[in-house]
Amino acid sequence: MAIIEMKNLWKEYGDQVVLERLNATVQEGEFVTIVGASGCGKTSFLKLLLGTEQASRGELLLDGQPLPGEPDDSRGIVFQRYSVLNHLTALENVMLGGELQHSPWLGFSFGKRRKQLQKDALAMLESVGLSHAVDKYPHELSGGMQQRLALAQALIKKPRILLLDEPFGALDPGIRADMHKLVLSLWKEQRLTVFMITHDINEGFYLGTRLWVFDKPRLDPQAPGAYGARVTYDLPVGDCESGTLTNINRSVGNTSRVLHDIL
Ligand SMILES: Nc1ncnc2c1ncn2[C@@H]1O[C@H](COP(=O)(O)OP(=O)(O)OP(=O)(O)O)[C@@H](O)[C@H]1O
Repeated sequence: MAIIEMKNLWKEYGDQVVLERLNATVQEGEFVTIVGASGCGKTSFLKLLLGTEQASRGELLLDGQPLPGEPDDSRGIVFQRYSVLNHLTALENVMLGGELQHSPWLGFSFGKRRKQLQKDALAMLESVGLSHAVDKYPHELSGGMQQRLALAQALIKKPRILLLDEPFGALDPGIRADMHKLVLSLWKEQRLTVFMITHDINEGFYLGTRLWVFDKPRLDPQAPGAYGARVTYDLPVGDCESGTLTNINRSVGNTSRVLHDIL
């Protein structure tokens, strides 16, 4: 069965249409990369999947049922920045989700439960390559290490769906390549379904099993909020014609220019 299904999905903020008529089915284990002009609604889409925003119209289904209207353990998210808490060490950041679950008021657990949380968090930190930095605070970590930590924090609850909002956008190319390897190995090992936004279409082609282009097929420069973005390309990656990349770049570039001039 499909893990995610969208049926005529719309997202509007007031009278601004951000997303319109999204229809797609995603199977468990797919790695969907998402590209599109800045401001065309990619983060809004991830927020719908996370449950922090609700669709204005249409249906968004998880395992055939309406997706829960608030975040839960089935979905984890990593943002480009600020996913981790600065006043906690790496270990404490990864343990926090479990601590809050068992002790929402104190955010601190004791005895056996704490030992187990600690053990799980240490294993997770090891799997993202941060065993040597468990007692460090985020400001003591490099950008790449902070994103490794954010991944550990998102994955500790064993989500089935991992949402990545330009997680490597601020990293140097060499570090990015390391992060690509890490994400691909976590995706395979943990059998995740991944939705990842990137501004780098090459990254989208390289990492994904499927690439979505969010774009506005109808675009009125006088009223940019009148029409929303749709999935204009839905490509099984590695299986597209050579001119496709050029067409995508041209179309997304055009939308970017119009949105940039107006917003
Ligand atoms: N909570 C909100 N209330 C009102 N408008 C919003 C809200 N969140 C986003 N928007 C608007 O929706 C549009 C799409 O924003 P969104 O962040 O989803 O785009 P994006 O494609 O992720 O952009 P970027 O690539 O720059 O991150 C923008 O015009 C934005 O101002």
